[in-house]
Amino acid sequence: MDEDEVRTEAWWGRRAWVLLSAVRARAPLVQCITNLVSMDIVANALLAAGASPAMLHCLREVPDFSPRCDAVYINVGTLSEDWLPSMRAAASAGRPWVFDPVAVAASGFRMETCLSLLALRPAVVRGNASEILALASSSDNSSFKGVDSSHDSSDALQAAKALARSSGAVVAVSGAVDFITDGVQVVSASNGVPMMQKITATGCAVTALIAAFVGADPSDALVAAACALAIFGLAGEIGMESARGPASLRMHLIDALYSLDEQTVTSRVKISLLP
Ligand SMILES: Nc1ncnc2c1ncn2[C@@H]1O[C@H](COP(=O)(O)OP(=O)(O)O)[C@@H](O)[C@H]1O
Ligand SMILES: Cc1ncsc1CCOP(=O)(O)O
Ligand SMILES: [Mg+2]
Repeated sequence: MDEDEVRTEAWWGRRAWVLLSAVRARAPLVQCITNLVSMDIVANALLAAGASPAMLHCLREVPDFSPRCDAVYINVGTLSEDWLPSMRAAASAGRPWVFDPVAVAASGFRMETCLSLLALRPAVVRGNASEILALASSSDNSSFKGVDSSHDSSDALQAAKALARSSGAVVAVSGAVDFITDGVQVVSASNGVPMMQKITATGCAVTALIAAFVGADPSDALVAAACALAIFGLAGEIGMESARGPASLRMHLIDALYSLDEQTVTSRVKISLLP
């Protein structure tokens, strides 16, 4: 068996570099229908990584614009009924799309909305542990705390596998360790620093980065999601070396994402396939 089949940490490091390089070379166009809090960090993180973000959400533009995108990113963080038809239309435009079910347990309407979007077959769903637990059970029976998680990512691993199997999407649970699964294989990505939780919309930004990676290479959404999460976490680690708190971490993380080089990525990305 050659090393490619074994998928060692070194293999993942090289994949992460190849995919980041593909994003930089192809500048995938990513339509982002995201929440009002996250628009700035999402657009800046995508630009820093080499992608081309477009924050368009008008329903009348979807038929012209969404089919021309390399990927679509949909995030329900500041959900309003007005945007829902655009979200549905963009998700149905025939492009790979990635879903962030922010605070899915906040209301019956939000849960219903997320379940209806899930039926439109996202390539990847990325949420924190509380979101994935709630979405997998279609209910608010978890201890719910708004947009932030009250669970560890490992608490949601079985739920993520079940959700991946029932939806057909790759499911990623973020946290101290990120878990990514297609319902059969489980991959962990362990880059990142705890202070990333103190910057609003880092979760939204990393989901957008997953969309960029999927847009640059749609052939394997599990690999794309794992590599995007590790790369974003690595940018957080490097950013933390110069940061003095959440505000400067936000800036240094974006700078680090822009500056990542082959040696740093291949030696510091921490991804492994769980047995
Ligand atoms: N304790 C932690 N240690 C390291 N990285 C973390 C930690 N918590 C979250 N992250 C990272 O922060 C980013 C946002 O994840 P998370 O906070 O779980 O999402 P959300 O903002 O949607 O709640 C992800 O890249 C994740 O890997
Ligand atoms: C604070 C807030 N409120 C509605 S959306 C949002 C941002 C959530 O971002 P993230 O899920 O990345 O923490
Ligand atoms: Mg979130």
